[in-house]
Amino acid sequence: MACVDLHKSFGGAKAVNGATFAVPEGSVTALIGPNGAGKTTVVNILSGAMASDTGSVTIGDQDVTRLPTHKRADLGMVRTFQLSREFGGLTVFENLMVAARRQRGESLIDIYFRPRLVASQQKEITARAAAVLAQYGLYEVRDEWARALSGGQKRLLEISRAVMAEPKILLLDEPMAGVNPVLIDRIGDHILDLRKTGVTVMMVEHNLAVVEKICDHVIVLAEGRTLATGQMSELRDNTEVVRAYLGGVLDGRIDS
Ligand SMILES: Nc1ncnc2c1ncn2[C@@H]1O[C@H](COP(=O)(O)OP(=O)(O)OP(=O)(O)O)[C@@H](O)[C@H]1O
Repeated sequence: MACVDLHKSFGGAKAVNGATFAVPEGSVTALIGPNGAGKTTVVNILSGAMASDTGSVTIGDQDVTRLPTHKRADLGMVRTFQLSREFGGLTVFENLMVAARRQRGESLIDIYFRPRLVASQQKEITARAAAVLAQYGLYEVRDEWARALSGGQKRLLEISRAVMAEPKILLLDEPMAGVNPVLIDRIGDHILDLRKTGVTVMMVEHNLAVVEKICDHVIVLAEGRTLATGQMSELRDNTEVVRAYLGGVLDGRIDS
């Protein structure tokens, strides 16, 4: 996945001002930068939730700049949000069931003319949902209302839902936000497991210790522009990056 020269203004304010970068296939890539650098806006543009004013987005060889979110999802691009967006009025299990893609049961024609196919697909999705919940430590709470989960469990649910959609490219907006250190490690392990299965992960992340530990590649955004890209260890030696962002808090959490 890559983007070239993205621009996006809100009124007179330039939220994104020429962002250009590539996310290496099969990598875990971090998108970092100070508050207001344009990270979430870039993720919105990459996922198709927001149109850029100018610039382009590609997945592999395909220009997806004008494709809506669901078409990008068909190409395997799935995202999560800075604030978890579970369906509070559904159970944990139901949340996973509705997150599965291309369900035949959604088509009336299939329900009437291919009932056995629909039933077998439902069985397959149910089994997969159970497996994903077990993997993410949520199986025990599968019948709870999603709204009743703890903040950390909601984060895990959000990622589980994304996994149900079988992503090839997963965009995570601050997956560790508001999460305790034990869970941060667990979520980090899940992300590395996803990479092992070939998923490309791009995550907005403020916690540089996490970035250093699990990300192969880092993109630094400042004032809507790509300031630098590389490994975290290289960026620590980049004076421009240090001045703009890392400052005196190289080992700590940069927060709002
Ligand atoms: N819908 C919007 N309407 C107006 N201004 C917006 C909108 N979305 C973002 N902005 C502005 O665009 C700039 C970039 O915001 P964005 O949320 O993309 O930054 P960010 O790097 O994700 O910040 P943070 O780290 O605080 O989440 C900010 O100045 C923000 O106030």
